[in-house]
Amino acid sequence: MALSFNPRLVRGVSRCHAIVTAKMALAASCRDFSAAEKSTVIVNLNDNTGVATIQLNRPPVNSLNLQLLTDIKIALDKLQMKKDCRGMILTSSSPGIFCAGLDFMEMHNPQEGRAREFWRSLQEVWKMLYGSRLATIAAINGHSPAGGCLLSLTCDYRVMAQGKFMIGLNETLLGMVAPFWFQDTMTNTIGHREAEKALQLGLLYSGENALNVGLIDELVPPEKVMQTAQVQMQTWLKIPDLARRLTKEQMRGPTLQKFVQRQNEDVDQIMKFIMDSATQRSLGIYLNTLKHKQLTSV
Ligand SMILES: CCCCC/C=C\CCCC/C=C/C(=O)SCCNC(=O)CCNC(=O)[C@H](O)C(C)(C)COP(=O)(O)OP(=O)(O)OC[C@H]1O[C@@H](n2cnc3c(N)ncnc32)[C@H](O)[C@@H]1OP(=O)(O)O
Repeated sequence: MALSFNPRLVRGVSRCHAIVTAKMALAASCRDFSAAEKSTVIVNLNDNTGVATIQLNRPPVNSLNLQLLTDIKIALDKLQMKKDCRGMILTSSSPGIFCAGLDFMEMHNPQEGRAREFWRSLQEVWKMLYGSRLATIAAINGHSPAGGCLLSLTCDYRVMAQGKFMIGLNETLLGMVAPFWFQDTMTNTIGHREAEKALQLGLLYSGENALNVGLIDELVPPEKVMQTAQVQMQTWLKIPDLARRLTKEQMRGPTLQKFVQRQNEDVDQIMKFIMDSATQRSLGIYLNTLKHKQLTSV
């Protein structure tokens, strides 16, 4: 079957590239740590609290392309090198969408070299976030499917906005298999039985159901998401950093070690999968489903 190029997606992506990053007005005690003038993240560090905020800023849906992944990595690198930075809140500058997951344009009929670089960047961002010395909270202020859900799962705590928002690892609905480290991150959060169902069925949870299975920790009105995350951060920062950090290392260490051992093999497997024509056919079918808005949550 011949693949059709989806003009709707192409339009979305070129429009994204044209958008110049909006600069936030900075409070006196906050410093702007954004990676560059046209960065796809907005980063602030509050010197009084030691808490940084990283806002994903790639409208309309913060889909994770190579640039956004690179900007997240640069921002995290900078923050983690700052001794006075102790916590980080990850959120989106577009209320209603936390992150739509991996950018389909990086996966649909890609050049192999670019696809490898893209996948390695995703691996790197996951590894940095999952093993971060910082206390991390995801302020999920909108939809969070697939790679968006993964990003939030790397954090130590998740606050989500009430409303018709969905969160989950829906890869099987795309005819894809969530890589083992996506699966491990999910299993470590909601337990094996629930993860088995969630992953095989590609479940996208409503906020209420996500709360019930432990995928998120709090569900609050949209306007309270950031405030709730900041209050919760104070609880995490009351714990001596070293004790909290070493505990996190011990809890997450085995997952990270397994990942490091299999990281190269994972890239090769993904490349084999993504360069396969059957995968590209499934992806094409999914893109049409997306166009007709048939996604539903449980
Ligand atoms: C290259 C190597 C990688 C190989 C990997 C291969 C396989 C291994 C496993 C793969 C693991 C995959 C992980 C993923 O994250 S895949 C992405 C999964 N994401 C989704 O299924 C979400 C899709 N999006 C939506 O459901 C909705 O857009 C929404 C997030 C619920 C928001 O809905 P709404 O507010 O109604 O916005 P629109 O649907 O109208 O979207 C606005 C425009 O944005 C475009 N869009 C949406 N999502 C993406 C995306 N993920 N990538 C690129 N573009 C996206 C959408 O088409 C609209 O464009 P338009 O304005 O031009 O119409």
